[in-house]
Amino acid sequence: MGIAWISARVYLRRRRRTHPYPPGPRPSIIIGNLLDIPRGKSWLVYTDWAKKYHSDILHVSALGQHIVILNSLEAITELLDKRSHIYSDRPYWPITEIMGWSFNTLLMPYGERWREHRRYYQQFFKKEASVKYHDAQMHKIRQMLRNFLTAPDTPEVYYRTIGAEISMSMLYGYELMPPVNNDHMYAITEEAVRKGAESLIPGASIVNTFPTLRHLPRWFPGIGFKEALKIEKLTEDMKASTMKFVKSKMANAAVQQCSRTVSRCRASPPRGCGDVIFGCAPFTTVAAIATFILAMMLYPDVQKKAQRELDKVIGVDCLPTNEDRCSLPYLEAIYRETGRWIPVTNLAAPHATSQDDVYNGFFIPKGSYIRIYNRAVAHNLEVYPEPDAFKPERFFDHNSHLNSDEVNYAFGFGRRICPGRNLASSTVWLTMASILSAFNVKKPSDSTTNSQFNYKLDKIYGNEPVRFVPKNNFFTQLAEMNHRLKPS
Ligand code: HEM
Repeated sequence: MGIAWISARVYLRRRRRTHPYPPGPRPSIIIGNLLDIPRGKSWLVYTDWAKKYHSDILHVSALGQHIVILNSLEAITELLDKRSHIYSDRPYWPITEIMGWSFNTLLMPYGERWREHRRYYQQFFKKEASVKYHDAQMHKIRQMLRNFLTAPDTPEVYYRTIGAEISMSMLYGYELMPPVNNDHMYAITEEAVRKGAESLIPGASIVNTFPTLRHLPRWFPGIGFKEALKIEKLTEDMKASTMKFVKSKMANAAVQQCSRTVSRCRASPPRGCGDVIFGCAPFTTVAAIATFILAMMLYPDVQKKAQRELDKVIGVDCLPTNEDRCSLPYLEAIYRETGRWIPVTNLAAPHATSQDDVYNGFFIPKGSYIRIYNRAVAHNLEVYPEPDAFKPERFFDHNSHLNSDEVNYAFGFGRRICPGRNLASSTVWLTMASILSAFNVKKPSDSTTNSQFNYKLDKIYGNEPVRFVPKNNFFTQLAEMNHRLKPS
């Protein structure tokens, strides 16, 4: 056994000697590519590098840390899917521990604790299990439509929180009521997630580049400890307030009987899973919905075509349910195109290698950070001609049937693929279908919105002005008859 291990190490070292690193900018002697590594909007720099080095796999290194950037679906699926036993770790970011985010599945190293979390998600969010949440989704989405009627010029106030409303009602039976500015649980969670995500942007935290700095006392200036400790406090508050709410619900026997959610909490999910879901689900889901709304404003013909399909298949005086999904191929194509046009994550969460590897003759050392450039996949000219245009038609074959490209890459890869993808898919799809059934999505007359927003997800994240005009009287009348909108 020992001899086999030593032989394997010697073989890999030899391979290293005979295999170069993937191409990339030439490193300087001591600091490597430290100054080349982009701080913000890194995907734009990676696009330039891919063109310059004619390669779908790139390499840079800084202070001994290797970073490999994957730009094609072929390279990504070969490494992350087929060799997932090597490519499923996460980079070690000390700031995670300082912020108190070690409980977060997304940032966890590949190992037993992570597996325990994944088993929990698999049990509750696999395809068949996700169907159980359809009623809760529908209820919240229809409530959102009704709210649009009261604020047709500021619908973003309501759709920005739909992901959070669904997650909180599903997880804790907590009824988050928009507008949510005064909701303590929501406010601290949003702040903790936003600030924490900013600290994880490459280059934002010096302690991630120089991990030994984590041993300095927390008062030491210039390291970012002060901000990290603020996030830790917010995170603790977030966990404490959700826990307080769950305990108060459990203490209420009447609620225990009727709430499926509380009984789920009593089944003791691994520590922190609820908080992880609340951190991961709302913001990604709303980013996808915001992209859809932007597309509907910019492409009114696409919107009209989808509405004609809805009217024909489910009728003009009906609201859709998830059961209608397979009868609405054009809407399905819009759903796919939304994920492709502006992927929620231009760069999916980085993976890390747990052993040395060789791909296409290039050496990839153990411990490398693997950056997955989703946008390069989604905007590959050979697969998606005119990639900046929103064209659902690209998902149909010559026989006008939907093709096999379901844009699954929007949810990541391999063993770390998003465990909430079924839930996210049905929430986003039903939101799209419901909005188009009841409203015309319009640009406000003074709007300057244009497709340049493609590259500014932060701008479209629920901030782009939009107007929702009721399509016909049916929905307005139905909303007045409140009870008929409740799930049966
Ligand atoms: C449109 C909505 C969503 C998008 C686009 C999205 C996308 C992603 C992506 C790209 C990853 C990283 C995958 C990788 O490393 O290869 C991820 C991870 C994750 N997502 Fe989602 N997600 C969405 C919604 C959700 C929802 C609704 C939940 C919870 C129910 C969720 C829970 C998670 C968790 C826990 C991880 C960490 C997985 C791990 O590291 O093993 N996400 N998601």
